[in-house]
Amino acid sequence: MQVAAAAPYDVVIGNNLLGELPGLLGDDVRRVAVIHPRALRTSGDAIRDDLTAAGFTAHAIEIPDAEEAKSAEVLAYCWSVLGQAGFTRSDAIVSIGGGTTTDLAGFVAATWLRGVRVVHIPTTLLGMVDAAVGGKTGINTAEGKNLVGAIWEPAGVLCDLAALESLPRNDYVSGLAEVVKCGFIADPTILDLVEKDPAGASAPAYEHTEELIARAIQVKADTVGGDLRERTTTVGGAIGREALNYGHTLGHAIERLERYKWRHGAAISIGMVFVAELARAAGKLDDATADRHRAVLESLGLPTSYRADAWSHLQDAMKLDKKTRADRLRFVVLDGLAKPTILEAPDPSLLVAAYAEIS
Ligand SMILES: NC(=O)c1ccc[n+]([C@@H]2O[C@H](COP(=O)([O-])OP(=O)(O)OC[C@H]3O[C@@H](n4cnc5c(N)ncnc54)[C@H](O)[C@@H]3O)[C@@H](O)[C@H]2O)c1
Ligand SMILES: O=C(O)C(=O)C[C@@H](O)[C@H](O)[C@H](O)COP(=O)(O)O
Ligand SMILES: [Zn+2]
Repeated sequence: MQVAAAAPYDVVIGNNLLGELPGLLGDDVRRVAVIHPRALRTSGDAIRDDLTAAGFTAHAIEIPDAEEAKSAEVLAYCWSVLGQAGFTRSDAIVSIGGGTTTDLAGFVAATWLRGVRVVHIPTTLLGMVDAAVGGKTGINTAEGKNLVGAIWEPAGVLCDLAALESLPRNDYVSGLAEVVKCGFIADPTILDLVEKDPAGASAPAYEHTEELIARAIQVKADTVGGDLRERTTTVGGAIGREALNYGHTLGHAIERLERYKWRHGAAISIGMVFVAELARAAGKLDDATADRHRAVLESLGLPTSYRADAWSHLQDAMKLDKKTRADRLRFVVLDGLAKPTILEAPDPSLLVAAYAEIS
């Protein structure tokens, strides 16, 4: 499917897609850096060897697994490899890995020489349905999640479904949290497909996996296509890309408190139940849709509650959420199923009441 952008690009879903890579890199590219996490060393080396055989000068850059990759130190390490290998503006980055790899590699591409071409090959469910699409890139700091980054769109995204077979179950289920998010904010058929057989949906062999992936990518592509830079949300009016941040205000705060050791989808799962309770307490969301959050996420084995004693720390962390304006917290909530909106500066008593429901 195609993502509308200044330079529109394709997200390809299928099997054995690596043959598409040279075409996505373009005719000018001579050198390619293949950025991969430690766990995917074999895949990274194989892509490097294929590109070398196809006439490119290819380098493999190994980065740490998971959130450890999204740091200033790893970013600087990648810059130094590119500098030593003489990377110019006609050279390119290929990322192969999960969302942490595509976020880091995308930021390397955005910043090297102020921007070089990047192709993403996501290997996790979360990477395919969310992180590799839409151009958000970045790293974490001790103060918060994704606080430093850039919007830098890829030249193409290759989602090779075979990669999901080696993914640990907890990482697969973490990706399902973002799929379910797309169900609540835009495409309720996703929820029906998950609820039909939650145990089956928790593994890539599920009969509806490809449809779930395609539907979630469609939600992401449609949303970023209309508001790439997250600027169109108006108070009480239309909501653009910020809708994709559903559950992320509290979710990112939990990730920071857990020092980025938690899976993203697990934290976002709790964050979605929190905003469902907040919307219910604010009189916006009906009981059935609010209750559906906890039911569907728990049926997948995702967490839906967090420590009662953490509230003041979470409040502090949320102050640095990217949707916050001055001292006004802003939450994506639902006015109803698939009707996302922004709740501006909710009364503290509503926040406390919502947190009491999940703690
Ligand atoms: N840029 C965006 O729009 C966007 C969207 C959603 C999430 N994110 C970010 O994505 C990150 C989470 O991504 P994730 O859930 O993919 O986690 P991840 O990148 O940490 O991958 C999970 C683990 O699986 C390993 N792995 C990856 N592919 C594998 C495979 N095929 N087989 C076996 N192991 C494999 C990784 O090395 C890692 O240890 C978070 O940092 C989040 O903030 C970004
Ligand atoms: O693409 C978006 O926009 C999203 O908000 C998708 C989220 O799932 C993703 O986790 C994103 O990285 C969060 O962005 P941030 O701007 O809150 O850091
Ligand atoms: Zn997310």
